[in-house]
Amino acid sequence: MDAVVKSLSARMADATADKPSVTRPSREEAEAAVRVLLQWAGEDPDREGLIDTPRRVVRTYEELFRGYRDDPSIVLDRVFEEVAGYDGLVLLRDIPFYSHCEHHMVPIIGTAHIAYYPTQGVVGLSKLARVVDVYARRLQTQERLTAQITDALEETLKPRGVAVMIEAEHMCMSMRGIQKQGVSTLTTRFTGLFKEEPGEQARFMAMVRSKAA
Ligand SMILES: Nc1nc2c(ncn2[C@@H]2O[C@H](COP(=O)(O)OP(=O)(O)OP(=O)(O)O)[C@@H](O)[C@H]2O)c(=O)[nH]1
Ligand SMILES: [Zn+2]
Repeated sequence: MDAVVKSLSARMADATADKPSVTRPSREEAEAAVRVLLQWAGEDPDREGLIDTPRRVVRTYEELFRGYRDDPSIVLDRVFEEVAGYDGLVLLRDIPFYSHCEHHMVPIIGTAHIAYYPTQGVVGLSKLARVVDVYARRLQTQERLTAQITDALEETLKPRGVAVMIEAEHMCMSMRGIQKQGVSTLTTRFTGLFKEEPGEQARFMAMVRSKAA
């Protein structure tokens, strides 16, 4: 097991290289920035209801953007090999997520569907959902989110194929700007078997769509 764990970590080196390297301001500086934004919006940050808001907003940012602190290589490090040689499709459907668009910093609300064909063992099911959150809890475009989830699974698990589909509504299109509510954006990324064999893509799509599959 140790050998497998080590080689998985090594394979993740490239997948984590996408994390920007920045010097974080202090908590006090971040809270001061929230005060400025409150004033910019026309508020009095010293009134009773808002006095603790900068502190709350910074804590909320820690939660909403904790993906910058998380590492998918750690999430995916544990492989279960005793699965009686199971090498069929594993599909997690309808994984809900919240992200934020990098252009406007407002929510992207969606679901992810992930499938892979294992080679040497399987990962814990919850870990697939955790990988979605590692990347969703960063500023994103839907395309990059789709690619990063796919690449993390591909590089760590070296499966026979990965399929990722994301469906999401972008609040920057719903509550501001063009103001079109209920628009669903779909993105997909396929590797291995899913890329090479149209039948596998079709099967994935059918299983995502059919609750009875
Ligand atoms: N491709 C892609 N575009 C996105 C995503 N999230 C938001 N956008 C788009 O990013 C674009 C930013 O366009 P800009 O013209 O720079 O910004 P803007 O003036 O605020 O644009 P509007 O939203 O049209 O008001 C908009 O068209 C958004 O709809 C995403 O995940 N992927
Ligand atoms: Zn946006």
